[in-house]
Amino acid sequence: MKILVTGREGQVARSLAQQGAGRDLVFAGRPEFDLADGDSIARTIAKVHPDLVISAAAYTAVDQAEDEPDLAMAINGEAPGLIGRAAAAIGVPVIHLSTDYVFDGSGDRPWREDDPTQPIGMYGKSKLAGEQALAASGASYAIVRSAWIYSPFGSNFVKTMLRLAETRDTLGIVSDQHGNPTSALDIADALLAVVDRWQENPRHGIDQVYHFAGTGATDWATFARAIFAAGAVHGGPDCDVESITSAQYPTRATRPANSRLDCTKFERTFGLKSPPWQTSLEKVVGTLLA
Ligand SMILES: NC(=O)C1=CN([C@@H]2O[C@H](COP(=O)(O)OP(=O)(O)OC[C@H]3O[C@@H](n4cnc5c(N)ncnc54)[C@H](OP(=O)(O)O)[C@@H]3O)[C@@H](O)[C@H]2O)C=CC1
Ligand SMILES: Cc1cn([C@H]2C[C@H](O)[C@@H](COP(=O)(O)OP(=O)(O)O[C@H]3O[C@@H](C)C(=O)[C@@H](O)[C@H]3O)O2)c(=O)[nH]c1=O
Repeated sequence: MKILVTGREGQVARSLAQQGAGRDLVFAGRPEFDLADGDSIARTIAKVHPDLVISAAAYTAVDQAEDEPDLAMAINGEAPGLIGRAAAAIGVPVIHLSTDYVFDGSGDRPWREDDPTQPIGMYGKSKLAGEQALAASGASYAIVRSAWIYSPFGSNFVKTMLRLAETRDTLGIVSDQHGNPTSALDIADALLAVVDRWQENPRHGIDQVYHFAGTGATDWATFARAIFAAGAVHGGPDCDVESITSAQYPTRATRPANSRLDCTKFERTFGLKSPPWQTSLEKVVGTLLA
């Protein structure tokens, strides 16, 4: 099965390259594949002619999206519809990544797939528009919402913490936003499980939204402390973490206070559950500090 993965340099795409070694994976990225250029989307999908598309490229700069709403909407909101149309034209399905930021952050129970979406920032709004565009495109699809992704690749919160700790003794980190840290390597395994299931039965769990994220919830400050604790074993930098409120750490975009995801539907459908977030974190920090 030939799989086209978009977002060649991104965390999820690079994790797919690692976890899917030996499979027929083709990676597309800028400049020749640009989500802001509809022609390049259609051209790439027609040329590669994959059996399945994994749509992992996105505009992921949450604060910057507030200042570039049109660009964020073109890349995250409109392009998934174009990917869907191009995939439908050759009769292949799309697995598309989306985010916990489609929810408004109210309440304290984990969000289920059919809970009402109400994004509070431009990034979340654009990602929700993309889910809707793909669903309306005519392609068969699975939309997999994940959260708080980190990995040895690209930029992410874990790498930011380890970098800042090189020069700082104390960091103030928000403790009033709750979610599920997720290793991109675990996401790659989950996406490949969907691929394998569809090879057996292409209609299994098709045209659905799923949640897949690290097992167990935490807040960013506790996550940061766990990063330094995991790093200490490998001689990583030490740093005190002071819990602060979101009001004490103003950002351009407001983040949801509760973005915990209920992942039972994915587990029930594809038989896979993410490891506890602490287990995956230890592995990634070990790789980063090796
Ligand atoms: N990071 C996170 O915490 C979370 C991410 N997600 C979703 O998961 C998916 C994968 O995220 P992740 O791997 O972390 O993303 P990254 O930010 O690591 O990578 C995004 C990739 O998208 C590419 N990209 C951005 N704009 C364009 C464009 N106009 N045309 C083509 N490619 C473009 C980037 O290319 P370039 O290298 O050229 O900049 C980059 O390779 C995304 O859909 C994201 O919304 C969901 C939940 C959490
Ligand atoms: C660097 C830093 C961040 N923070 C806060 C800001 C924010 O609320 C939280 C996490 O910071 P980040 O900038 O990594 O967060 P953010 O970019 O909002 O991460 C999000 O990215 C997108 C793509 C998603 O889809 C989400 O699931 C989520 O992972 O930590 C501090 O409190 N202190 C600090 O020193």
